[in-house]
Amino acid sequence: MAIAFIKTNYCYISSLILNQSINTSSTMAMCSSFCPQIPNHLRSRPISLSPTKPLFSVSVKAFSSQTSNATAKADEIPARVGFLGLGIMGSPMAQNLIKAGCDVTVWNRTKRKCDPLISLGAKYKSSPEEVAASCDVTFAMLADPESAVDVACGKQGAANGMSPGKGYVDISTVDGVTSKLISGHIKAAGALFLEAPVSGSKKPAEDGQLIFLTAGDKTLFEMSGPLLDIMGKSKFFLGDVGNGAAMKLVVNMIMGSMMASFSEGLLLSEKVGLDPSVLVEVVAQGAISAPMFSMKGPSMVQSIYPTAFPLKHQQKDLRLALGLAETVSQPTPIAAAANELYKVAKSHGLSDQDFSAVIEALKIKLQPSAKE
Ligand SMILES: NC(=O)C1=CN([C@@H]2O[C@H](COP(=O)(O)OP(=O)(O)OC[C@H]3O[C@@H](n4cnc5c(N)ncnc54)[C@H](OP(=O)(O)O)[C@@H]3O)[C@@H](O)[C@H]2O)C=CC1
Ligand SMILES: O=CC(=O)O
Repeated sequence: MAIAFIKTNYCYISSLILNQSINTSSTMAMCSSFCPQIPNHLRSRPISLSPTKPLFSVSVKAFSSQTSNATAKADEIPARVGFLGLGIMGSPMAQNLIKAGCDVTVWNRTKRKCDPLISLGAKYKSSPEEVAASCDVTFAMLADPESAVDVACGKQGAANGMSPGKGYVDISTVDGVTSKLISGHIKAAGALFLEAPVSGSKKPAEDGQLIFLTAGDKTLFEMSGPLLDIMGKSKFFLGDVGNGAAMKLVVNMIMGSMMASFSEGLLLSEKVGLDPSVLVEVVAQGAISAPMFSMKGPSMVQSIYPTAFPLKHQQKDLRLALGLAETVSQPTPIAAAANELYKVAKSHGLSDQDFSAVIEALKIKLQPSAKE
C-alpha cells in the first residue's frame, strides 16, 4: 500500500493508493475538487502510472522531504515549462515532462530534433528568447560552456525573454565561472537562476532517474522541485552558484579516470591470456564493482561503443575539472593522465562515440621512432 500526500497552496490531501493499478482519473478528479491550484493541464491530461514512479511521488518528494519553510511561491507547480537543447539528454528529459502532463515549449538549434516532442504535444518557439518569454520556468541542456552562454546570453538568448517571476534552470555541465556569468545575465533581467547539472546518463534520463546537483536561488529550487522530481530520483541543493557545477565536475573527473583505468585492465587481461569478459564478471562481484563497468564492459570487450555519454563531453568535463583543481592548487595527476588519453581518442575521431571508446586510444600503435 502506498500513501500519497498531495499539498498545494491551500490544501493537503492524503490518498490511499491500494495498488499500482489505481484509478488515475478518479484520483485526479478527487484532487481537482479539493485542490484548485493544480494547473488545468495537469488535471485534465491522462497521466500514466509506472511501477517505479507513482503518480504523486513528485508531490511527496518535493513537499515533504526537501521543502522546509519555503515561500508560498514555492508550492506552485510552474504552469508553462520551456526546454532548450534536445540532445541525448534533453530529449528524454523534455519527453518525461510532457508525459507527466506538463505544458512544455521546446527549442533546439537543429529544429528537426523538436519534431518528436511536438508530436507528443510540445509547443515550439523559434528562439530561446521566445521560449523564455512564454514560459514560467525554462530548462537548458546544452553541450558545453560556449553553447550554454550563447543560448542564455547571446542574441535572441533566453535572458532577453526573462522577467521577474520567471526562472532559468541550466542543467548543462559547465564550469562555475560560466554558470555565474549566465546567472548574472538572468538575474539582471529580474528572474531567478538555478544551476542543476545532472549525474546519470541516457538511460537514467529516459527512466526519470537522474540526480540533480543544484545551486543558486533556493526559491527556484523549490518552485522547480516537482519538475526535477519528474526527471530525476533525487536532488541536492548545494548553496551558491558554482557549487553544483563543482560537484558535477568532481564526480565526472572520478568517472573519467575510472573508465580509463578499467580500459587498461581490460586490455592487460587480454594481453596476458585472460578472458576480459571474465574480468568484467570478477569486477562486478567485488569491492570495485560499479554499474558503469557492468553496463559498458561487455560491449567494450566487443569494441562496440553505443553513445550514451559522448567522449567529447567526458573530455570537456575532465578539462574543466582540471581547471577547477588548478584554482585551489589541488594535485590531480590521475585525472590529468586520463584527460590526455581522452584527447588522444578525440584526435582519432572518437569524439561522438561513447566515452568508453577511450579504450581505443590504448590500442593505437605508437609510431616507431627513427632509431627503431
Ligand atoms: N549524455 C550524457 O550521458 C550526459 C551528459 N551530460 C551533460 O549534458 C549536456 C548535454 O549532453 P548531451 O545531451 O549528451 O549532448 P548532445 O551532444 O547530445 O546535445 C548537445 C545539445 O547542445 C546543443 N548545442 C550544441 N552546440 C550548440 C550551440 N553552439 N548553440 C546552440 N545549441 C547547441 C545541441 O544542439 P544540436 O542538436 O543543434 O546539435 C544539442 O541540443 C552536456 O553538458 C553533457 O556534458 C550530463 C550528464 C550525462
Ligand atoms: O555526465 C555523465 C554522467 O553519466 O553522469
